[in-house]
Amino acid sequence: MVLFDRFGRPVTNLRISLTKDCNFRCFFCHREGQHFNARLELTPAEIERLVRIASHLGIKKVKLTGGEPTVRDDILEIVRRIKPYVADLSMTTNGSRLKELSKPLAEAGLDRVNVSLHSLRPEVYKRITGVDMLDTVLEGIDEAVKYLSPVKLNMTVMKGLNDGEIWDMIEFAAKTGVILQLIELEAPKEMTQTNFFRKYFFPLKPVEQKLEEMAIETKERQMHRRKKYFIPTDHGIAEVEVVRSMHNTMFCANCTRLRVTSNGKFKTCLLRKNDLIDFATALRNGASDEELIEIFKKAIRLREPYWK
Ligand SMILES: Nc1nc2c(ncn2[C@@H]2O[C@H](COP(=O)(O)OP(=O)(O)OP(=O)(O)O)[C@@H](O)[C@H]2O)c(=O)[nH]1
Ligand code: SF4
Ligand code: SF4
Repeated sequence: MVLFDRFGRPVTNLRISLTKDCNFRCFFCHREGQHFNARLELTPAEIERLVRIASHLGIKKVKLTGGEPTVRDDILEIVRRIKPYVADLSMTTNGSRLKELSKPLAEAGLDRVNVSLHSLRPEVYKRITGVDMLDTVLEGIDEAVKYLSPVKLNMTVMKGLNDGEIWDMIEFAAKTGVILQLIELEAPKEMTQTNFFRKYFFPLKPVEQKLEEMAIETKERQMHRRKKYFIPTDHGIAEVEVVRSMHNTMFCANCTRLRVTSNGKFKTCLLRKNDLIDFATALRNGASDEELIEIFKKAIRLREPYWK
């Protein structure tokens, strides 16, 4: 059984934000679109129940996000509890704790990780993230490759900051054996005219055209119809995926994700505001599985492509 929204999009995966907290201060952070101050977080048992119910509704892919998911002390317990219901359990992390956590996370049941790495230059890395932790993160990536492959690196490309490092990062990806995701800066419609967005937005379309010419093979993912390019380098073949969501109707038409905020609400779209459906209150008031499924379905009915 798989549920479809009103636009014929199947909902096959869940992105669960475990916390709003993070030990980094990236200046462009979207915090998974969580625009609230509530501190209350879902407990491991509550997350397990949510994921169990989701699995009955055909959702077998779960991504753990934040803030930074590894700042939660109970991260291993969460992974251990939900893996039995999930075919593909992944996490998006800043990598700061992967050196010590890669092995235990894999043992607990995590299948793979995506690690944010926006620069290979310490001073640029610090300007972007607000922390001096490039070496720690690089060591974490080495550990992740051993235990949590395929590892993906997320590089958000920003004008005047790291747009000159794309090729270095492609070579690094080939050398390290990871997949590189080049991410175009994204923002809700009302923010695209701000000075901030204009200053840093670096369009990836020309980069994508160049990759297309260089690629020895190209694949298209079902998710968002994202293209993946296989690029020859001095260090072997690099796999490069381009995430270009702005004004991209194809991207939204193929969006199969439902989001969950750290305080227990469904969120139908990363870029929308006022699209939250609370389920934590019902969960804590003793709702039955059937009642929770109805809340799930209500959230899915509200889903709409953002760019259309
Ligand atoms: N607009 C939009 N952007 C997304 C969406 N999913 C991912 N992104 C962007 O892509 C970045 C990287 O996403 P990740 O959390 O690493 O996950 P992913 O690459 O989409 O997922 P997998 O390929 O399954 O690992 C995010 O920070 C967003 O900027 C989405 O559904 N909508
Ligand atoms: S590491 Fe991720 S969650 Fe933390 S501040 Fe940076 S972008 Fe935001
Ligand atoms: S509808 Fe579009 S903008 Fe919203 S979450 Fe899906 S892909 Fe992202």
